[in-house]
Amino acid sequence: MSKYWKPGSDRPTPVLVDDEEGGVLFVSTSSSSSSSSQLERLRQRLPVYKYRDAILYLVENHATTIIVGETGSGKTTQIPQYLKEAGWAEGGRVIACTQPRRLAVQSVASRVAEEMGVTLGEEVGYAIRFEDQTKPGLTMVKFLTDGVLIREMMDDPLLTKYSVIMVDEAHERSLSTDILLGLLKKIQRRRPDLRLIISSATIEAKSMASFYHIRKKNLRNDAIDAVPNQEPAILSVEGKGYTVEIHYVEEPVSDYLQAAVETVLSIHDNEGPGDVLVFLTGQDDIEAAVKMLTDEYNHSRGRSSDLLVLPLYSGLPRSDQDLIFAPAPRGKRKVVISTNIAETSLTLEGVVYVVDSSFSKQKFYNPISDIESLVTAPISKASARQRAGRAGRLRPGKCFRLYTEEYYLKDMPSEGIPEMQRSNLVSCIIQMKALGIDNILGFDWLSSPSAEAMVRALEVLYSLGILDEDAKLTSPLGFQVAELPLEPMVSNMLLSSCEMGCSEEVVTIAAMLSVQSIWVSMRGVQKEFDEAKLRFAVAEGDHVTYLNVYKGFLKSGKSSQWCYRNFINYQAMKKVIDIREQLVRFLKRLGLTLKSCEGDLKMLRKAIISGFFAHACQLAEYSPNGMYKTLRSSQEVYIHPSSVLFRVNPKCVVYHSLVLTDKQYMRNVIAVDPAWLIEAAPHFYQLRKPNPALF
Ligand SMILES: Nc1ncnc2c1ncn2[C@@H]1O[C@H](COP(=O)(O)OP(=O)(O)OP(=O)(O)O)[C@@H](O)[C@H]1O
Repeated sequence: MSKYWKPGSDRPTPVLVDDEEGGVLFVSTSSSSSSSSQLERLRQRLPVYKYRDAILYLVENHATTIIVGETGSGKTTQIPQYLKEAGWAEGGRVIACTQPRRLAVQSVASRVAEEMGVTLGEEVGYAIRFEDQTKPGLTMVKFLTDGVLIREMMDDPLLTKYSVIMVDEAHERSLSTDILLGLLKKIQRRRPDLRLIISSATIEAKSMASFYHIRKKNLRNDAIDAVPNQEPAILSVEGKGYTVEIHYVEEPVSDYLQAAVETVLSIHDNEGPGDVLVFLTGQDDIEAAVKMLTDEYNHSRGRSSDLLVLPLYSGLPRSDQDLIFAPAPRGKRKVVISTNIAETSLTLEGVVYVVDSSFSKQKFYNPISDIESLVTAPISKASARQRAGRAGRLRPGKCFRLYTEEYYLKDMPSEGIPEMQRSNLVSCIIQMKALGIDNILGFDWLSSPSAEAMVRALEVLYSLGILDEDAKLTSPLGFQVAELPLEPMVSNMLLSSCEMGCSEEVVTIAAMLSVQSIWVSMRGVQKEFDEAKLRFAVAEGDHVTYLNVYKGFLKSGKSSQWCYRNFINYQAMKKVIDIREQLVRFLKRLGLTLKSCEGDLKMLRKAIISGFFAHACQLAEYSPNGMYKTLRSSQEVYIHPSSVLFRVNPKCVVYHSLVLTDKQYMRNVIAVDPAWLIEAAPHFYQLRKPNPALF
């Protein structure tokens, strides 16, 4: 270990949270065995506990309180409980705590329910897209993604049921966090009783405070009386959980995947007990690392497998994600290999070691080509600190950074670029328009999005018929699209299908497109997997193939065995059924009824085109390698190997999304007739210049 690794010069201060005897407090890692008095003692040992009264005082007296405290100091799990204990959830009011990621929402809610000794979904609940575990009238503390809170504003623009809203992990600056931060500032002007808490381990508190400073003259007259102090309060929670020793590589590594695997094995050989959490970038990397650790290394070292290696990424079925929370079997060391979904808010009880590759997959949008890609890019110091903070939560830990200390100190940017400035803004604009915000460029953004991305999004929305010539939501289509919890193009496809008489089928397709993948590709059985897929595959493409899978699943009586035999992800299919039911309810609420096209696949594909005409591509001439060009901007794209049309290469296709690995790949592809494109969107294919009235 010592040859490769160098301890960082910024080693953290010694342990600050000690037990009464002055030694480090080691706790049982099985929460199920934690008694309530034990949990209470643990709560009181967290650094944030000393600030309980100060936090409650500041929240009482200031409209906005910004709380900065080290990872693991207790912000997320404790502050909502302090607020509840102080009466902020009385009289039917609710305390909200937002998180950028679904996994964090669920796990933090379940921890807080356990600490409060209540059943999850009752006094403490959570809400993520397509899953609401709350009971109106009973839930007092609610964890939710920032996206879900924005959606709630459509029914209740002033979020009247909430007394305090805590925007946690604000440093992440996700698209939804930024929209929410701007909208909450607007709401505060009308609701002096609402309190905001902005929290993170790594935010620039001063600039956040100046953003939230509302001058009295900007408040509505009826809000001026009885206003709390409008100057945001800043509180710095001193102290951290346990020491995390930081180690850097001596020399830059050329292959971070290989280096990560070697580091895990080196930890396993040289370090004491404790699980390992490795941060890589995406599913491909992660699966490769899992394979290297499970097969090759164990084999070459002649070991029986004493490592339990688990992948973690957002597309993984929930039951597989849950495995990471279970303790490792006796005698085994658990190694979780994750994307950045485990970067913030999570506590994995056994984790003592973190390996940080320095990379993550990040969205980058090019408004000129209108292509949004997931690119492997270096992380920021804020992310690196969050990653290190996943160790040291229940005992001291170590973080092995696969980059040099010099790189960390001199070259790593302090913060990442806000997602707002590197995303396609279509969904963002629809949401803002639905909330009555017309002047989006003039909106009070924490960091403004680029004018080009805004113009491009307005143009797409206009072509989809969601915005009119005055850039207002059209009625009913625009308002209906905003109402549905789907990507706008999927919503458009679904709503058009209602008119075209094939909504029964398209609602299934929309549900299928809302889960990551319904296939389970297992290593070593590629041939069997391909054969299974062929049983459902049709020449029209993936969407129609999904319909066959769905029908087969229903016919089997929703059997898990059937899924297993057909390489289909049972959990994903259950999710599809659930999402489909919810979408049907949404359609009914909009007064729309389901109708089947009884096998008219031409009509079905036309309905898909009505949402996705902007994603049309043509097979390039003389292209032996299956290269397509997008009709819109002549970008080079290829059919993804997971598509049933891979190597079939129809002349003209429409895709659902693009993914960038070694090439730009289209996922979920359907073959179409080019004439249908002009028929569905003559305005789009003839549009040369954006409509000046839009801007
Ligand atoms: N599921 C859990 N099991 C066991 N202990 C937990 C769990 N969740 C939290 N804890 C304990 O509570 C501490 C505080 O966690 P909490 O998430 O509130 O901190 P935080 O300050 O919000 O950290 P972060 O900024 O990393 O989200 C953890 O360090 C850990 O000791």
